[in-house]
Amino acid sequence: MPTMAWTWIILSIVLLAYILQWKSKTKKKLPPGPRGFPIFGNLHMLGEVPHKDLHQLAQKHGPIMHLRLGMVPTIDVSSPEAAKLCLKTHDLVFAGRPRCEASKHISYEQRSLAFSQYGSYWRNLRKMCTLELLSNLKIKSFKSMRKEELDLLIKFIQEAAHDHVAVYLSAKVSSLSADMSCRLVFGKKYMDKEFDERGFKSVIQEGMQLAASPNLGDYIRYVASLDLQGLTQRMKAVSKIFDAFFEKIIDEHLQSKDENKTKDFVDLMLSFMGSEESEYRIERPDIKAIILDMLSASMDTSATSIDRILTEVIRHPRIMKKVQKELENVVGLERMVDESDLDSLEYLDMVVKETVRLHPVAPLLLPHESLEDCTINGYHIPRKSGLIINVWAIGRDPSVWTEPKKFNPERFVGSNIDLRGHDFELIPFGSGRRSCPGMQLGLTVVRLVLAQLVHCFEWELPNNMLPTELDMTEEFGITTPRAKNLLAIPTYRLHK
Ligand code: HEM
Repeated sequence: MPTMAWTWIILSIVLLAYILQWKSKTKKKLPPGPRGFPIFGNLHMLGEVPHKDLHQLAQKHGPIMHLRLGMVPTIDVSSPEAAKLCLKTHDLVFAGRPRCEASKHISYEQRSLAFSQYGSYWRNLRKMCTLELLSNLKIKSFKSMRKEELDLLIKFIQEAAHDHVAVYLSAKVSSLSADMSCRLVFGKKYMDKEFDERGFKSVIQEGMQLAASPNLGDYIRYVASLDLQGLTQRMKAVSKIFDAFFEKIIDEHLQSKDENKTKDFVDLMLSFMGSEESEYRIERPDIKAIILDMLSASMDTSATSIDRILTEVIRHPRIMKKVQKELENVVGLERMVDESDLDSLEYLDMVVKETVRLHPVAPLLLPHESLEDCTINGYHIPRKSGLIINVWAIGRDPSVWTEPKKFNPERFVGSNIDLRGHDFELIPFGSGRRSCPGMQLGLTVVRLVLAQLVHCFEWELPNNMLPTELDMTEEFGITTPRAKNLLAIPTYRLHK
């Protein structure tokens, strides 16, 4: 047969195979979802508070919903059953993280634990972080550091109480959380100016804000290099500041000869670097990525949680009294709260659960990505689909919670529902492989600071403001704080 004829036959077979494959793909049933525009998909449907927009859409299309964000197929999940299917039954399939511009430019090319793709590199880091940095033993070894920092804040508030002046609680709690995180990660607090003229917290916050900003280039890959929103340029500038600072920290640690100090995270990671004996393969850029991970994952999450809980407690004087009564019974008015008291504070735990049910710090968790095709509830989920778990919507699902909008910690009396990732009605830390490895540390800091502030002081709102007038409007980001700062006047209530 002449060559030309063979070419036609081969081309026809390839075309036929392609059409058959395409047909079989389109036959598979995707979850229901709203129609979108070509190229942009459903991007225009998500506004400034995407968890609320997704919740509204899910009311119409169901708890497993298909969307297209730009060119990225995305599954939105908003019921405990569906979350369990994704994070437990098919945990491994959804253990991926999508590659995005922020992970590339801020997070050292996806080297951090939070942004790295599922695989041996992530497993190695996760094991190191869980066993070496965030183990219960390690967390306990920093108990006196937490006490020192919290005592400084209490002393400051005592002075404000003496003068009967209002305290900017949101800002103070945020500074406390930043100081605790810095001492944990690199052993000391740096003066703001040592970091950058804008200050340490504001640069970290800018990095987090940039990472959370919807970036067109993540959804429509072809336009990523055009940087239409100018986000990449800003990310590069911020990451340059981070990098110079982390280089300095690593050098200082390498030069330090103090053998007696408690080993911070950087000391521990440096002891694994380049070591033949260590099972962890970790290099200098990996360490820098993890420093950033640990700082950004711990500073805002804990501060936002404390701020939210304090606001709810101040808004509900009956609940404030009940928390204080429990503290009086367990701790007494003769001394401050100690970390060892925390396990006896059952009502405080209920208040924490109730607040994170209504105001989860990360309402959509972090984005997950499917590593292969899979079927959920009879629906086809293609490989490389984004997965969004709407924890905010799950916490307000009326089929799970009675009177879901009501702040009522007593709903947990006699209930087995916990927040550690086993009960899918309440998963503020996620669940499964990619769940939060810092949960124990986060809960310790949140409960300790909260208990101390409520035990040591009565709180009253300035300018005769009524508790019900406190504005709960939130800002969206990787964490979702209240938009307004909490300002309150303290009165010292202990006998000593
Ligand atoms: C109240 C405090 C905290 C809350 C509410 C919180 C919440 C979360 C959530 C929702 C996720 C994403 C889970 C998912 O994608 O499925 C996460 C991941 C993560 N958290 Fe936390 N977190 C807190 C404190 C901390 C602390 C103190 C650290 C470390 C010092 C930490 C380190 C991380 C890391 C490294 C990840 C990424 C894990 C991975 O992708 O393998 N978190 N956290």
